Amino acid sequence: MIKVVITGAAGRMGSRLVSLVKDSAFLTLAGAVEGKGHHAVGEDSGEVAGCGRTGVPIVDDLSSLMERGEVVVDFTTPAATLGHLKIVAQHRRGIVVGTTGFSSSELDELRSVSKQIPCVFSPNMSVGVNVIYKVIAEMAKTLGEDYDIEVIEAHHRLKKDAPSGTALKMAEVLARAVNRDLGQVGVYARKGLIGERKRGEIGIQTIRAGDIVGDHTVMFGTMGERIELTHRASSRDTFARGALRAARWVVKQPPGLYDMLDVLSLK
Ligand SMILES: NC(=O)C1=CN([C@@H]2O[C@H](COP(=O)(O)OP(=O)(O)OC[C@H]3O[C@@H](n4cnc5c(N)ncnc54)[C@H](OP(=O)(O)O)[C@@H]3O)[C@@H](O)[C@H]2O)C=CC1
Ligand SMILES: O=C(O)C1=N[C@H](C(=O)O)C[C@H](O)C1
Repeated sequence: MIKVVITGAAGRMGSRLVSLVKDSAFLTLAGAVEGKGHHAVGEDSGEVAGCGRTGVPIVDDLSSLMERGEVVVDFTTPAATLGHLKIVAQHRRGIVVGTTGFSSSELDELRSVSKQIPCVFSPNMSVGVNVIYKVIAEMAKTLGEDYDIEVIEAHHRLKKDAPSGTALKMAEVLARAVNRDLGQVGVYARKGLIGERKRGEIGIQTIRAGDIVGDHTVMFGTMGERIELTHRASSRDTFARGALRAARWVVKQPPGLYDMLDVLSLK
């Protein structure tokens, strides 16, 4: 049994991870962590997750769990993730990071620390989205310059970062496929008398409403037709299962920064 520590254990993703690890035949829960002062610290992680007792209390100090944990699964915030990554690196363990919303300097830091240990970092752990990355790159190349590209994402009202990490990754994949620099061609908002759409733009649009788990559409539009490829997550378990698949995979890897395409052998 692989010993897993879950950070952000009382969160939306953390709760599902606790619950799925509790039922796993391959993984066992070695620890559960929340931030200092969080109301769930001291409580049983399974009770907090709503899946019944695990016997594993939520603590506020990841370091104290590092002797017993083999791999950390982290869905928290960019600042918390960077702190956790450094602790995991000091103890030479593996980590799976699902957190999104990093600034470019935070991403540089994540890349540099994560090279020291086996790390899977992916803004979307679902199989479906990772297959879409491959398909959209091929579609963009095949359709060519006359097809306008837009990425549209929709998420629940509690999501803090925008656009979603997945939409940004999709836009990067698309830009790379057609040899464009996303920094130059990405358009994140439109309002007012902005003129005609510029050739080569890649639009990234954000919707926030209610309890949407996570929808992503890539649209290729030209005169007379358009193609829309949509992924809709109907349960967070699709992300949690992917993250736990990554946890089982990453403990067998040498140090390095990996993503879900590596885990799924899609590269
Ligand atoms: N890669 C993927 O497949 C997916 C990625 N995500 C991403 O995962 C992240 C979390 O999402 P979600 O679960 O919905 O968010 P939540 O806010 O529900 O959960 C995050 C949890 O982390 C806790 N936290 C904050 N700081 C620390 C800390 N220092 N130590 C330990 N825990 C801490 C939060 O506590 P508090 O409540 O006090 O803030 C909260 O309980 C987001 O960035 C989201 O975009 C989400 C789904 C899928
Ligand atoms: O915050 C979320 O909920 C999600 N975030 C991820 C992202 O930003 O891409 C992935 C998923 O769609 C859910």
